[in-house]
Parts: sequence; structure tokens; C-alpha cells
Amino acid sequence: MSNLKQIVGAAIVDSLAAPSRLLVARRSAPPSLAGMWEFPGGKVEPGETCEAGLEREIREELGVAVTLGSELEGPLEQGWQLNPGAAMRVWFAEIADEGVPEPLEDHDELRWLSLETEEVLELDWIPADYPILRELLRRVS
Ligand SMILES: Nc1nc2c([nH]c(=O)n2[C@H]2C[C@H](O)[C@@H](COP(=O)(O)OP(=O)(O)OP(=O)(O)O)O2)c(=O)[nH]1
Repeated sequence: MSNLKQIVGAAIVDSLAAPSRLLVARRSAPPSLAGMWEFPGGKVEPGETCEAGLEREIREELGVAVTLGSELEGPLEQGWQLNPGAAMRVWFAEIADEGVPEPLEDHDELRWLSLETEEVLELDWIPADYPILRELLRRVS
């Protein structure tokens, strides 16, 4: 069994059926990551499925319920390698119940960016996220 820590992240789009915008979040902590953009999400807790962990993290961080769509599969069973000790599985997601996301925890800014251009790549992301973003753009194009 792999001993990579399992992280989960959400590619929250305006519409799972016809995605044209992506919700991106800027981290406020820890100091080494503050100011960088990421997919909202976090660590899966013991005994929790990845999907349940992702729904919980989004509720805690953004205050909204999400409906998960398909997985943006990475090269590993655990998704996308982030660093020597962690990998992240990423799901497309849509906000449920007309909720409005707010940066309640871990983030200081949220933005909806177009997926019809490559503007998401212009932000300063956590470096490990760029291959995920490129695959995301390929999937929605
Ligand atoms: N959420 C998220 N984490 C990412 C991304 N890219 C990336 O390298 N990471 C790294 C940063 C952190 O080292 C780790 C996620 O940890 P976290 O601090 O968000 O998890 P958490 O909310 O459960 O944290 P904690 O406060 O319980 O420790 O994965 C990303 O796009 N989204």
C-alpha cells in the first residue's frame, strides 16, 4: 500500500454539463503556501471516503454543498502527485442549492475564471497544480 497522504480537491465549475468558469481559491496559510492559488479541498480523514472528505472540506472552507461530477483522473491511483509525501484526487463539482461560496477558512480570496481562455494559468498556483490545470483545460475544451 502507498504511504502517500491522500488529499482531495474540487474543480468547481459553473455547470457540470457545460463548464465555462472555474472557481479558484487563494490560500491564506501556512506561510509557505499563502498567496498561492489552488483547488479548494484538503486531507481525507481516517475512515472517510475521498468523496465524503471532499464534500466536508468544501462545506468547511467555502460554506456550500457541492454535487460531484466525474473525476479528473491523474496518473496514480491516488491521483496527482503533489510532493514526495502526498497525492491529490480531483473531482469536477458544481455548487448545490444556489449556495454562494465564501472564503471562510484557509483562503482569503475566491475568483471565478473563464475556462474558454487560458487565464487560469496566469495565476500563481501551487506548482504541483499546473499539470492538473492543463489536463482540466484539455478536458473542457
Ligand atoms: N487543497 C489543496 N491542497 C493542495 C493543492 N495543491 C497542493 O500541492 N496541495 C497541498 C497543500 C497541502 O500541503 C496539502 C493539503 O493540505 P490542506 O492544508 O489543504 O489540508 P487540510 O485543510 O485538511 O489541512 P489541516 O488544516 O487539517 O492540516 O496539499 C490544491 O490544489 N488544493
